[in-house]
Amino acid sequence: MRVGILTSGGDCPGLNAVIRGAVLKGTTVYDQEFVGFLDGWRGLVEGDVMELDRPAVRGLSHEGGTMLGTSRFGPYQGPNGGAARIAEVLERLGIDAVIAIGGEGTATAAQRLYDDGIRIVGVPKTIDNDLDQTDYTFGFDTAVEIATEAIDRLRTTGNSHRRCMVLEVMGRDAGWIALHSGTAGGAHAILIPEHPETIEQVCAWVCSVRDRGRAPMVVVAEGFRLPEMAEGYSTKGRDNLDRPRLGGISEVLAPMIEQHTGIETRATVLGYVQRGGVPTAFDRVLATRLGMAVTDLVAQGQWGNMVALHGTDIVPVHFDEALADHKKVPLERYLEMRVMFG
Ligand SMILES: Nc1ncnc2c1ncn2[C@@H]1O[C@H](COP(=O)(O)OP(=O)(O)O)[C@@H](O)[C@H]1O
Ligand SMILES: O=P(O)(O)OC[C@H]1O[C@](O)(COP(=O)(O)O)[C@@H](O)[C@@H]1O
Ligand SMILES: [Mg+2]
Repeated sequence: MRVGILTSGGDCPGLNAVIRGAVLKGTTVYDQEFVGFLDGWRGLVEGDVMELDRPAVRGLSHEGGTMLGTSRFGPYQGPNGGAARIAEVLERLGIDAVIAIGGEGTATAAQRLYDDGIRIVGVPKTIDNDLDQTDYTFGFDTAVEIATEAIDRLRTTGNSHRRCMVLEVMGRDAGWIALHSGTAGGAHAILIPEHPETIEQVCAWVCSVRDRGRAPMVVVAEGFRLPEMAEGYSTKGRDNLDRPRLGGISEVLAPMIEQHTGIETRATVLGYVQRGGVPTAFDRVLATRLGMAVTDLVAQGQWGNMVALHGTDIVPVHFDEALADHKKVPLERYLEMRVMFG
C-alpha cells in the first residue's frame, strides 16, 4: 500500500516525529510505502509530492517544524479542489490512502473528504491542546516548557525593578498553555479565554502581591477577554477562515494595570517562539507513538478515524466524535488555581 502524508494548519513541535514514526513502522511492519504532500492540502490538491523512505526521515524526531511544509490551504479550495479531483490525483500518483496531521480545521476537512469517499485517517495536532477526545496533543508540552522558562526569566527582571510583568502566551479559545505555564511558574494571576475577569479583580490581585513586597507576575492567554470585550483582542485583521488574528491583549492590560495600581508594568508577547524549535522528550514520545499507531489504522482500513491519547493508550477515535466538542479549560480546573492568585 502506498500512503501519502500531509501536515496542515499551524506548525507544532513534534510533526516531524509523527512523520518518522509512521514511516519507520509502516515500512518495517506493514510493507507500506510513503510519500509526503508538500504544504498541507495544497500538495494533495496539486499532486506535489516527495518520496518518504527511511533515509528521508533519519534523525527527524528532535527537529521542530515540519519537513513537508504546512499551510492553511483548503482541500475544497480553488479550481482544482474537491474530492473528485483529489481522487484523480491519488489515482494518478498510485496513492491508496492519506494521513492528515492537523488540528480541528484539518480534521473537519478530513471528515468531509472521508464523507466524499477518500480513504483518509488523521493524527491530532495543536499546541493549544484544545482538541477533544485526546488527553494531550504533542507540541503542548513544548509550548508550556518555553512559556514556563519565559516566566522564570521575567520574574528575575521584574523582581529587580519591582515591576508587574505581564506575559502573553498563545491560546485562541482555550487557556491550557496559560494555565499550565502559569501554574508551573507560580504566576500571581492567570487569565484565560474561557473565564473573563474584570480589570478591578486583576488589579486587586496585583496590589495584594505588591503589598507583600513581591513583584506581580500575570500570565494571559491571547484569547482572554475583559467582560466588556465581544471577542479576543485583535489588530492584525482576519485569517483565511475569517477568524480574528489575535495578539496584543497584554499590551492593553499593562497600561490599565499601571494606571489603576500605580505599579510600573511591562508586557511581553511570547508569540511564535512557543511553536518553534525542538520538541520536549514527552512530545517526541507522544508524536512517535501517534505516528506509529496511525499506520495500524491504515493497515486495518479504519478510514475516518484519527489516533488519540486516552490515559497512556493510543486509541482510534472517529473524526466526528473528536469534532463534536472543543476541549476548553473546565471552570473547576480554573477555580482550583484561582484560589492561589494574588
Ligand atoms: N470547516 C472546514 N471545512 C473544510 N476545510 C477546512 C475547514 N476548517 C479548516 N479547513 C481547512 O483546514 C486547514 C487547516 O485548518 P486550521 O484551522 O487553519 O488549522 P488546524 O488544522 O491546525 O486547526 C484550513 O486552512 C482549511 O483549509
Ligand atoms: O498565526 P497563525 O499561524 O495563524 O497561528 C496563530 C494561532 O495558532 C495557534 O498557535 C494555534 O495553533 P494550532 O491549534 O493550530 O496548533 C494559536 O494559539 C494562535 O492563535
Ligand atoms: Mg484550528
